[in-house]
Amino acid sequence: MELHIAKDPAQLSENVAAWISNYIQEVLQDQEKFTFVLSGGSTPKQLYSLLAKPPYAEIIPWEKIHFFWGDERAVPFEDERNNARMAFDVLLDKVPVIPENIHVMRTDIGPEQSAAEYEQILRKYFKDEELTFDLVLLGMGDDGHTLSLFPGMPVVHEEEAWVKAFFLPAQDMYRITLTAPVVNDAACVLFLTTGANKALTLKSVIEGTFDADKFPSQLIRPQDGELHWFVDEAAASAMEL
Ligand SMILES: O=C(O)[C@H](O)[C@@H](O)[C@H](O)[C@H](O)COP(=O)(O)O
Repeated sequence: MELHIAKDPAQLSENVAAWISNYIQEVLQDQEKFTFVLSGGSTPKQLYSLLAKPPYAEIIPWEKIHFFWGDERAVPFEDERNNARMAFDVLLDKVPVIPENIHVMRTDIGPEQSAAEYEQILRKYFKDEELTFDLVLLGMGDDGHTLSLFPGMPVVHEEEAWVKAFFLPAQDMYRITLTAPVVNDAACVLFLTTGANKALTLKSVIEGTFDADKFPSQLIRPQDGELHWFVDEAAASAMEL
């Protein structure tokens, strides 16, 4: 695991944009397409808007990138809580991506059906490959969740399915999420976390005892891939560095 600490959220977004842009270009020297899993939540918004502007808008070969999502809130695309909607507004509508390469988790059908359909898309896409995604971007909630793997929910222990839908009582909402095993088969996973409100949880996730029910983010440990935590000083403030 590699920890990268930036002064503040703005600096962090700058660092991550540069890092991602280099990584994409490096990977595309050896392969024709790149698979990028976007995360929801509010933290990546600044990063997405940087990627949509020069120099990144021009140097990233957008037409070679396939976009996926780590999780989705089962609300209509028009709803501002929809994770895909945010990514379209800030990034995907602004750069020359190929529409067929954007794979949203559908919310115009039932959540279970959407999860099953997404799993099919992924299994077909990765059928002969050892690793799955080239890059998975993740966030961490104050409670230690990542993706829609919330503390105490059975989905945390899912080992077979790559995609699951379930009802989240705390938010009175269905969620659709990738599961830990498919993310742990990725070539590179990058967490983006900011703010003092996440400092204690971050310390527990990184330095604490393993307890996936309490801190589902601890489940993310790529088997053969890289794991990077990009955090700001406030989020890192409780760790013993
Ligand atoms: O749909 C979601 O809620 C997410 O994808 C979720 O896992 C998110 O990444 C974290 O909750 C962090 O969210 P913030 O960046 O808003 O703190």
